[in-house]
Amino acid sequence: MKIAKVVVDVPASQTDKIFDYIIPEHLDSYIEVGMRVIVPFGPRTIMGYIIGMSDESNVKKLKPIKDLMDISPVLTPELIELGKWVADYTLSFYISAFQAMLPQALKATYHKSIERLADQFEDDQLNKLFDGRDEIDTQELLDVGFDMNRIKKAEDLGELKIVYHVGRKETYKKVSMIKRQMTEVEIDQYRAELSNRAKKRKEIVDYVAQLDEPITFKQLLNEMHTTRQTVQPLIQDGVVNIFEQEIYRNPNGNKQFEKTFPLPLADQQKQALTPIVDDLNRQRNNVYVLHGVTGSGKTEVYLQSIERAMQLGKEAIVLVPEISLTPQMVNRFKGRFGDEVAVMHSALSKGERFDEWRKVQNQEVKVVVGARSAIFAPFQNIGLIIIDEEHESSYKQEDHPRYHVKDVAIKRAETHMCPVILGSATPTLETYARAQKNVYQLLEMPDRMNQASMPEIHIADMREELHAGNRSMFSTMLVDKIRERIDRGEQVVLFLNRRGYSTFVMCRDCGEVKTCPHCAISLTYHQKHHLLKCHYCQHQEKMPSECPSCQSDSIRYFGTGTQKVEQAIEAVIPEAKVIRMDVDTTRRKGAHEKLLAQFQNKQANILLGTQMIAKGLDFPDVTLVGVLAADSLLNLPDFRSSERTFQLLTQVSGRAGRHELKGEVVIQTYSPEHYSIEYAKQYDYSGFFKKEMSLRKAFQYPPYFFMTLITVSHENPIRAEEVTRVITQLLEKHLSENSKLLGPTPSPLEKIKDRYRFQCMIKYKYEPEQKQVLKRILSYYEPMIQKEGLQIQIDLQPYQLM
Ligand SMILES: Nc1ncnc2c1ncn2[C@@H]1O[C@H](COP(=O)(O)OP(=O)(O)OP(=O)(O)O)[C@@H](O)[C@H]1O
Ligand SMILES: [Zn+2]
Ligand SMILES: [Zn+2]
Repeated sequence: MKIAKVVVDVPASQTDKIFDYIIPEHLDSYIEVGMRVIVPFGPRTIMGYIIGMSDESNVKKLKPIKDLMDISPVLTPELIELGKWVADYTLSFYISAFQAMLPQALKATYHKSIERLADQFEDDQLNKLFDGRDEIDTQELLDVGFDMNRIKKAEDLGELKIVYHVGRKETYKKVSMIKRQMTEVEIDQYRAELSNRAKKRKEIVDYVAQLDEPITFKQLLNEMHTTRQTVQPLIQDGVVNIFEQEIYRNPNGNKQFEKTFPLPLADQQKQALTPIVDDLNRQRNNVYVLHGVTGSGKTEVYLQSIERAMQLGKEAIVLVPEISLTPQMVNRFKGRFGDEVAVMHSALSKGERFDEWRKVQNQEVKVVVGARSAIFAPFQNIGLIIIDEEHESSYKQEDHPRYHVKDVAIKRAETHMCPVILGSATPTLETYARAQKNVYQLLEMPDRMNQASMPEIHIADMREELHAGNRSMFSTMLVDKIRERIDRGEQVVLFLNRRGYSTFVMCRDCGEVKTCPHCAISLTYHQKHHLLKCHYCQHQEKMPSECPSCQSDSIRYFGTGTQKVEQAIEAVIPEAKVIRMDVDTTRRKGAHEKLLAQFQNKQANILLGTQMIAKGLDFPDVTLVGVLAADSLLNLPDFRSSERTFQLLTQVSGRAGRHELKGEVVIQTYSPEHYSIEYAKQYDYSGFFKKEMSLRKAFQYPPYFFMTLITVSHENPIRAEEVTRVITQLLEKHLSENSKLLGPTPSPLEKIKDRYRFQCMIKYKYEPEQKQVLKRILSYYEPMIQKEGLQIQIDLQPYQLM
């Protein structure tokens, strides 16, 4: 008897194991490890992944697999092992790990229906509902509000049964193709028999007579300037044959990518490339930290390393943060490697993403450029993994499974014996510290390309501006410099940090800030409908005309959204033409690209935007970058806020003066003396690194200590706190004395969607038992998680401490 080992699609502690199923004979010759299957599970029918096979089982009463969902495996043997490893290292379920590795389109859908077993129901309403039919969808019952207990009763009487269905979401795009069917001789004959009046038809016959390859039906209609009806008789008469062919959806439309060729490398680029190529040639597995200032030519090093990997017949994965997966970035890879590149990011539709993934699965591409989840690309012969902007916090998945892409990359690189490149102008402290200890290999590129110097950074002290009577959001210096650029026909990038700096509403008389009644965070003012909205839940309310607490009418919105900045610029500098880039203006597909193209064509002098313009952009005429409020990041309740401020300021400044023209930067702040601003001003990465490391050491933060964050949430705040307290006590008992436990405390975001949140933090150096203890705690609480809506999140490498 052949047995399949299956992980089932039920994310819960009790089902987080491997189940045995019999492989029925009729499936035996098709079935392979890594395929999706449909299996019975209790009374239900669900999807599962085959992760192994065997000839025997310890379980007595096994059920057979019902059906296969794939004709070729969706998981490679390597990915199955990787999935198990991810589940273990993030404390998540197997099923969650596997699903995170595959495109959304491969998730199963479920629905139930009711099948009639008796001719007549005792319950007359059921007779009416079924109306002679043998099967109806349960949705129909729910729609009319039918009492499910009555179904249960009829089921007990044996009158009906509930049937479970597993459906699929993936769809394949097809096009109609036309192929010549007759031989040349037959066609000549056919043509001769056509009446002289059928002029158009003769023309089409002539056209198809010389077709050797199939073409799309659409192409035929276009080239012949004709219609379906005119071609129809030719199909009927068997001159041509029409058939459906599957094609990949093409997210790039008809866009042509201009071919680029390897540039002769600068010395610093050569020095970086040499050891990488050496590793490629010898199949050595090193982790490189490519620390290169903005504009130092890191991308060219990536491109030439990939080229070498491809020459060796290998594949490459390039990870880019979601927000910098700009058309510019995609162009650079498509331009060099053309159709060998698949692109995966969230701006693609589900179908497009599925198709890009299938190009990898079908071994039709050699390179993947993508956001976080592209690390799971099903390549089988990886030669190189690159993580660009490795410091980006979006590389950490903040949902089950909470993996960091760097860990997965390093794991896969060990399996494939290949190098990893972590590139950044501002590596994380964790990464750089490892490079200093020679765990990773450090490659430095301290100079910009094109002999460009780093732009000079000026600090505008906004407190002084206020004292001098300037109440606007722009310092005098920034306004003057913007005017200068406009006069000279140069361009400006203005950056507004979105997080912590949205439009909140405050009373000038009493200081009251309007907050969400469900989430305890400030509401955001939306000008268009004059509404206050919460960014965590669905809550919205009208903008009040007077303060709810002191009735004063000087209630105003504060802080700034990009929209408000845009209006303010236009008020101060009427001749400025502004392109605004934020979530609102880039929602539509292709909008992002269009706006950047407009800026590139100099249809505007100012590009104003949020995080999405902080990286990757390379425009020769940008000579001024303005940071409107450097403080907003500094004041978040997070030990990494200084590091993030330093990184962001460095990145944004890097957008100026990248080519011949010299650049300048103006940073506006209320705390100019803060070290992260001062070091950013000097471009002093190593100074910042030393200072920040000493603070991390003093306060026992990473990279000196590891951290685990446990967040408990419940509708009842007392319950949430109580559970957090018990967990803290359990941990205290089981962890070593050297570890530190902080908590229970309310989370910085105390309430989200009407759930109260408490947390407890572990700081430790060495704690080999930790995972086991946490697993036991989770399974102890499992019944309460299932029944009373308790939630426990464990993050073994937290990046969001809110
Ligand atoms: N060897 C070279 N010769 C000439 N120009 C080069 C060379 N390498 C890179 N460049 C050019 O220098 C500019 C900066 O390079 P690139 O964008 O790769 O830098 P980067 O380090 O990736 O920057 P950032 O971190 O800011 O994204 C680009 O316009 C690029 O085309
Ligand atoms: Zn008030
Ligand atoms: Zn809310």
